[in-house]
Amino acid sequence: MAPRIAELASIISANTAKIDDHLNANGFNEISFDENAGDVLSGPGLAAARQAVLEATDELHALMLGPAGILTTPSHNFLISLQAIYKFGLATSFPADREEATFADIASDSGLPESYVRRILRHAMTYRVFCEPMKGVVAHTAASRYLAENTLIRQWIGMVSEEMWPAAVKTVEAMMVWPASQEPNHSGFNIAHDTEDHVFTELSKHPERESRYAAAMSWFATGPGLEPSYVVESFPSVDSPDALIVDVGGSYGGISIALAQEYTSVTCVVQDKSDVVRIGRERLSHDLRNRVSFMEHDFFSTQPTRGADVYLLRWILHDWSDKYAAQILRALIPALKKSARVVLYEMIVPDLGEVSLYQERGIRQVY
Ligand SMILES: C[S@@+](CC[C@H](N)C(=O)[O-])C[C@H]1O[C@@H](n2cnc3c(N)ncnc32)[C@H](O)[C@@H]1O
Repeated sequence: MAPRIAELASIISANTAKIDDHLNANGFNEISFDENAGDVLSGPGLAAARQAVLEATDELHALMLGPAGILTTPSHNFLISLQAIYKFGLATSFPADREEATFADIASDSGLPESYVRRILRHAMTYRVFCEPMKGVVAHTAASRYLAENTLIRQWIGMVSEEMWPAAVKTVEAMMVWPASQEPNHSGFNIAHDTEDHVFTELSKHPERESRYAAAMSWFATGPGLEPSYVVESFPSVDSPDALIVDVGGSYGGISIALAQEYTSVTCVVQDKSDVVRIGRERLSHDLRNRVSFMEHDFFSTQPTRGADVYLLRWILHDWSDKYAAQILRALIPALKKSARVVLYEMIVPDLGEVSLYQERGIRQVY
């Protein structure tokens, strides 16, 4: 039998060849970090080959790191640079009409000392976010350009570095202060943000943080395998073509919009917190306004929309302990007609050995 590293190398070789063939056949650019490279790997055509390469390179990389490397490589430092790029608008202060800028240009645009700009960006460059084609000159890579051009990814980075990261740092402390608690306000988030309210209540006291969270979620929902199209394609059939769907905790309505576009006679009601539904309502395109509506509703209170065909909860229950997840489901009961369906979309934690460790890692980060 070939040694594992040879096996991994051949998986990588076979699947990178498939990717290359696909890109050539479809007239795409070669994959690179070049600022104009874009994301040529996205889309379902390359999903399996891409996943195979990611899994095999992840394992090979870990084998190459060895025991000490595995324990010492995870770094919090990248988040420092990313947060700084977000906070000081470094990706967007990069002059739009110019292909390159000096550290001094970016410093004067952002108001940061030049030495900070240089250190932050040179660190980010080691992750291929920006590059330095000539000493002292900064240019975009594909990743920094994506950051400059995509507001939602910037909101995601802001939310991760300013909400989740501080909470993560305090999570073990929370386990010690509130052992085995099921209360949503007994978490690292509470210690980090010095609040007795749980995360969603705390965010609703700060509309800019709440809308950053919602924007970040809408970026997250475009990630590989998470796109609304998967919900649309696997949506259960409903008895009536003009079914009523209630999207509980539906944020800005991305899923309801996708469902309404695909099934042209269904009607959707998106329920969420007041500021979230206000923004969702404002953003909704005119052509869908007769079939997608927004309603302020606290999902712990009795469901006000009775007799709907489907009550959809996507990525809702995973935010809550069993005690509160049960309360959310119980609040639906008075509204349910006999044929109603309650549809839950969640990641399912795999059993031992069911998926690669690479895939399992992504799921266990959330659950
Ligand atoms: C993880 S997000 C999921 C959003 C959306 N379902 C999706 O699939 O993208 C959780 C959502 O629950 C909403 N939420 C949190 N607490 C709520 C409550 N008590 N009542 C209604 N919505 C709530 C949040 O505002 C947020 O939009």
